Amino acid sequence: MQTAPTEMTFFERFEADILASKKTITIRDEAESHYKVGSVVDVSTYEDDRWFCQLKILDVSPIQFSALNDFHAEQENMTLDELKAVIHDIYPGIEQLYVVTYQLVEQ
Ligand SMILES: CC(=O)Nc1ccn([C@@H]2O[C@H](CO)[C@@H](O)[C@H]2O)c(=O)n1
Repeated sequence: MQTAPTEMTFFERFEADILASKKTITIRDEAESHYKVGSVVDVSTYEDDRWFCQLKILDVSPIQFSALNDFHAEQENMTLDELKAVIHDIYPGIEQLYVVTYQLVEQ
């Protein structure tokens, strides 16, 4: 049994959109899918591990790469083509992904 993680990292190029609540989901692989709904996680940049906010996990749902649609892209503040390219870079060849929906915790 795995303990639910209490931390999440993002590439720092997404920090501004997360803090502006323009990016309200992240799409991760199985290894990063074990967040507990209702928990609050500390969020840092991937590059230099700089803390920048807390997020409340609202939902974790499986999604196939091939089923990604414009609604996912909208919640990422990207076009669908951009989103697919980003995910393809981070998780090349992975079909089984998870949508993690979150809400910014105002500090
Ligand atoms: C740093 C790290 O460990 N991993 C990831 C994994 C994903 N993402 C972003 O989530 C969305 C869908 O994948 C896109 O916006 C991605 O760029 C991220 O920022 N950091």
